[in-house]
Amino acid sequence: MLPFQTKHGVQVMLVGDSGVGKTCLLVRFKDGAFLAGTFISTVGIDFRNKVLDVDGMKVKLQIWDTAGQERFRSVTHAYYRDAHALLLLYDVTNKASFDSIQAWLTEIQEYAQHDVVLMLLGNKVDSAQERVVKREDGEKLAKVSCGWVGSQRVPLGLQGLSCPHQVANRCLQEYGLPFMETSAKTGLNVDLAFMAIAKELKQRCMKAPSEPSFQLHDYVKREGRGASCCKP
Ligand SMILES: Nc1nc2c(ncn2[C@@H]2O[C@H](COP(=O)(O)OP(=O)(O)OP(=O)(O)O)[C@@H](O)[C@H]2O)c(=O)[nH]1
Repeated sequence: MLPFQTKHGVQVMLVGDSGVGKTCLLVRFKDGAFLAGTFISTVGIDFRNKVLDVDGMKVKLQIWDTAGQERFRSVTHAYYRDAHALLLLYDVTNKASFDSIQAWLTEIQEYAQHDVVLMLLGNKVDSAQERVVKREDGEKLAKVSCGWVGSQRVPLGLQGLSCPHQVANRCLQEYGLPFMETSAKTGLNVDLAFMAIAKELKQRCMKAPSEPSFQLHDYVKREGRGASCCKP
């Protein structure tokens, strides 16, 4: 059954190290608010629903907010299989969270569906003073992380990575993962990230042959705003 036709709708999972802002991104998207103040780590997994209007069609997103802490990893592994899309986050003010992306990709490759829609997000770009991961570094990482292609599982990584010749998803091969910088604090690119996923899944499931195809990379590039926009 197509994800749009199930009662759960499209299942989107937020993953990344503890503290990168997964819960805040979800709250920003769901309620348009920012959870400032004390950081309360997610325990296990939590979820919220939101209905999006995607080109005139109502699409229900069920968004799973996973715990970034290592001790909950076995809980989150169980959810990968049912996810239609994954938003993989790092924190631009935390180099370790950026360095962990490689390990997250390996995990995704092991547990998620081969055709899952995957997007890389560098969050907290409002914290310009504290930034330690440049936008170009995020772009570069996204570009080389092209291992998630079609039905073939190939090594993901910065070194020695090669994309297979036959790939179902040429976009990934040519451009790597779709990438954006976000801020749960200001809302920068947050709605866009979820809308991009919904559009991509809608096109995969129900595009008529006569319709022009939706290009996720182009959409994200065209619609995404820079970090200098919309200061808090
Ligand atoms: N400046 C800034 N702070 C943020 C942003 N997003 C989250 N934070 C802060 O970062 C801390 C962690 O945010 P969470 O959303 O709880 O992080 P998480 O990834 O869900 O963490 P776990 O539940 O442990 O996996 C909180 O103190 C937030 O206020 C952001 O975009 N900008």
